[in-house]
Amino acid sequence: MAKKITLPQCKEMKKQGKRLRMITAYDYPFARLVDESEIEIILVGDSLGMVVLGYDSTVPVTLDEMIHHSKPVVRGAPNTLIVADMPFGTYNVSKEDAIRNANRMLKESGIEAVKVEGGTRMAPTVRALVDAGIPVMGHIGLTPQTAAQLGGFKVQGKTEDAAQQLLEDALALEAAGAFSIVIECVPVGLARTITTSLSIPTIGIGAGPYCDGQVLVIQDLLGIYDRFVPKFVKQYAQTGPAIRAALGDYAREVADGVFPGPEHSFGMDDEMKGLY
Ligand SMILES: Nc1nc(=O)c2c([nH]1)NC[C@@H]1CN(c3ccc(C(=O)N[C@@H](CCC(=O)O)C(=O)O)cc3)CN21
Ligand SMILES: CC(C)C(=O)C(=O)O
Ligand SMILES: [Mg+2]
Repeated sequence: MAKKITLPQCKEMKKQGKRLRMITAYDYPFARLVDESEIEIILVGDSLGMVVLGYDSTVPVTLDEMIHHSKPVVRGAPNTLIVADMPFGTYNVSKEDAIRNANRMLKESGIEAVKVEGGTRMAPTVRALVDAGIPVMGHIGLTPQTAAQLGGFKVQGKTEDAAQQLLEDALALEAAGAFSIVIECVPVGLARTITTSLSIPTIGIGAGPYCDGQVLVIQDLLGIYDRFVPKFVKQYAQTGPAIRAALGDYAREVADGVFPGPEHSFGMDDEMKGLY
C-alpha cells in the first residue's frame, strides 16, 4: 500500500520507464484487497455489466449502476487512483451531456477520472471534458461498447489502414488532453508504435508487453469468470474452483449434520443448563 499516485505522476512513470498497473474492481472487499497491493490504479470498468451483473455485453450498463458500484470502491481504496468507465449512452449524445454525466460520477461517487471509448471521433468530447476539469483516460482498439460495429470482440488494427487509423486515434486523444490511453486487443507491434509515439502512458489489455502499463479484469485474473477466457488473460489463481469446492463441502456438511460443530455454537450460563 503506497501513497496514491497523482495524474502527473502517471506521465512521470512513463518517462522513467516504470510500468503502470491497473486492475478492475466493483465492490468494497476487492477494492480493499487491491488497495493493499502495489497496483497504482483501480478501474471501475463497465465490464461490471458482464462479470458482476450478468449482461451479455457492456451496452446495458447505466450511469446509476456505475455510480452505485464506484462508491464502495472509493470507500475501500483510499490509497489508489480510481478511474471509472462512462457507460454507453452517457457521452455520445452531446458534449454537454457528457460533462453533466461525468460530473455526476465524480461528485456522487468520489472517483477521480473517467474513461471513454473511441478515438478521433471522440476527441472533441474528450477535450470538452478535460476543459471542464474532468480527467479523462482514453480507450481504443477493441472498444466493447461498440463491438457490434467492429464485428464482435475481435482483434483490431490488423490491416494497414486500420493500424494507421488507430495511431491517429491515439494522437488525437493525446492532443485532446487525455492523461492516458487503454489499448485493447491490437497486435504487439502496433501497440509498441503507438506507445513510442505518445508522451502519455498507454495501458494495454491484449496489446502485448510494450505498453507503458497493463490492465486486467479482476475476475479473469482470479479465475472466477469462466463464460469466456480471452487469450490475453492470465489466471493468477483458480478461485472459481476453490469457491466451488467450498460450497460443495458446506452443502455436504450441513446435510450430514457435521456443520455447525460445538466450536460454532453458543452455550448458556451454568444455572440455565438443564432448563433448556
Ligand atoms: N471478463 C471480462 N474480461 C474482459 O477483458 C472484458 C469483459 N469481461 N467484458 C468487456 C470486455 C470484452 N472483452 C473481450 C471479450 C472477449 C475477447 C475475445 O474472446 N477475444 C478473442 C479474439 C478473437 C480474434 O482473434 O479476433 C480471443 O481469443 O481472445 C476479447 C475481449 C474485454 N472485456
Ligand atoms: C477491460 C477494461 C479496459 C475495461 O474497459 C473494463 O473493464 O470495462
Ligand atoms: Mg470498459
